[in-house]
Formats: sequence, structure tokens, C-alpha cells
Amino acid sequence: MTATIIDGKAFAAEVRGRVGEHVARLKEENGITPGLAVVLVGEDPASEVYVRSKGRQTIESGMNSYEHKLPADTSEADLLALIDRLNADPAVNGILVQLPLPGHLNEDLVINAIDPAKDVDGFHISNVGLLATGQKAMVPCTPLGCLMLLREHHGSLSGLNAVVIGRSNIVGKPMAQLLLRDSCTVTVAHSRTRDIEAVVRGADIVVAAVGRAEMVTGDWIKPGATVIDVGINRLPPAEEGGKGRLVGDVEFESAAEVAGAITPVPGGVGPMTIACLLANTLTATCRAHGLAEPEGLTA
Ligand SMILES: Nc1nc(=O)c2c([nH]1)NC[C@@H]1CN(c3ccc(C(=O)N[C@@H](CCC(=O)O)C(=O)O)cc3)C=[N+]21
Repeated sequence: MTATIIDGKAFAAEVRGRVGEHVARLKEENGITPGLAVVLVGEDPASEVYVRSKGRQTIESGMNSYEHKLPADTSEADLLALIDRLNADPAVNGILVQLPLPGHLNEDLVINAIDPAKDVDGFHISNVGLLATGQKAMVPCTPLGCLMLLREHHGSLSGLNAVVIGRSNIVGKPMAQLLLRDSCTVTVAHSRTRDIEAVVRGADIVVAAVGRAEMVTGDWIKPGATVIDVGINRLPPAEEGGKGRLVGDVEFESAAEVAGAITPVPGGVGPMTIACLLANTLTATCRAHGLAEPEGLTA
């Protein structure tokens, strides 16, 4: 094994520490406590675990956490009414509606009902457009976390060949926008890309966000490249019982023999996603009050 392991867990703790310091200063100097509202519709056990750890980390960083758990059969009108109340509540600076929503709810409609200034996920069409045109936006947490890891590892990304595998609205597309803004040459590869291995082999930076366990293997990686693995896939439980191993979209063992640096799963991008959610909540709070934004915590 030759690759440097990029420790997302440790870096996320550092980011949370910086958020916490800034929150403490906001309280002391301005009497402001940022607030994050998380809305969960239905009872998906994995989502509940994730929402709980977000709530815990929000409170640990000194912010207020408001959890709204709604039954799976909640009507669209009721959900939209809750979002209206949160939009109007000055104690709420960030709103996150956990996705995916149950099938009877229109995700686009619900997301676009959130006040763009409180849209800490960066999924509102206004924020998508602001990001794409290089204006001040709320930036989606997972791509922002990947960018922070890349900047930390490389310093400047200017001129590097970046290949993003996956074209989702929540990771692939905003990731491509951020890399472009940092002057990478960006290719977005996906399930229909011809000779995808050859495309990926040209990359100095690979961001894998396809949601297919261990799809990218070491022979796809250019020697010395940096590999950011966004995937979180649970393999089927082994015979001896247990929950099944968590793996990324990259086959770690083989990729680590070729790459210059690689993020592990777990302990890579996942913890950065939550740290960036806290950072975005802080940024939204500062903007709402016309205060200086935290440095190094935005794109
Ligand atoms: N509106 C919305 N925004 C989201 O950001 C969002 C969402 N909906 N729906 C669900 C997904 C999932 N997600 C994760 C974030 C962190 C970890 C994480 O920290 N994972 C740990 C370990 C997880 C484990 O051990 O199970 C790690 O990778 O090290 C995982 C998953 C955010 N999501």
C-alpha cells in the first residue's frame, strides 16, 4: 500500500472545532445562537441514526437543534405549512429536509419551498443557479466537504484533471461546478460513459459518487492520483451475522496500491458532510445578520 490516507474523520473534527469557536464568538459578541431545523418524514432506521448524529453534533458545536419528525403519511400541504413556519422563524437559520421523501411527496416542490437563505443543503434552484454562475450560494454539504479535503491535500487545484463519476443533483453536478470554480479541467462520467476506465485513468483527481459498491478498482486509477470516495454502501450481512460491512464506490485495497491519496469509507467523506452542514448553518446565520462570514468554511 502506497497511498496517503486522507483522514476525513479527523479533518471533520477540526472543522467542527472551528465552527464551535465561531459560534461561541457570535454568542458573546452579538448575542446570536444559530439554529438548525431538521425535518424527517417517515421512519427509516438509517435516516434516524443519521438525523440523531446531526442533532448531537449541532448541539456540541453550540447551536440550537430543532427536530421535526413527521409520520410517513404526512400530506404535502402539512409539510409545506411546516416549512413556511420554519422560513418565518427567526430562531431557525438553517432548514434541512431529509431525503429521500416518501413517494407521494414531490421533492422538488418541497425543496424549492425552503427560503434559499436557509437552504443549508444547497438544493434550492436559486442556490444551484448561484453556484453555477459563480455567485454567493449555499453549497451542498457533501461536495463542499470533498472540496475542503482536496484543498487541504493539494493546496491549489488549478489545471488538474478531475473526473467526477456520477451526475446526481446532490453530489455529481455541484461537485463538478466547485472543481470548475477551482480551475480544474472537469469531466463528468456516468453509467452511459464509453470506456469509463480509460476516462478515469486520465484523472489527477477522481471523485466517485455513483452508489455502486466497489465499482472503481485500482486498475482504473492513474498512479499518484487523489481518490475521493463518496459512496456509502452496506454489503449484505456475512454468514457469521452482523450488519454487513460498509464500503465505498471504490475498491479500497486495490486503489490504495496505485493512488497517491485516498479517502476511506467509513471515516472519509461522510463525517465531512455533517461538518459542512454545521458550517453552512453558521454561514447562513452570519449572512442573515449581515455579519462577516467564517473564513475557510465556505467554498
Ligand atoms: N437533505 C439531505 N441532506 C443530506 O446530507 C442527506 C440526506 N438528506 N439524506 C441522507 C444522506 C446520507 N448522509 C450521510 C451523511 C454522513 C454520513 C456519515 O457520517 N457516515 C459515516 C459512518 C456511517 C456509519 O457508520 O453508518 C462515515 O462515512 O464515516 C453518512 C450519510 C447525508 N444525507
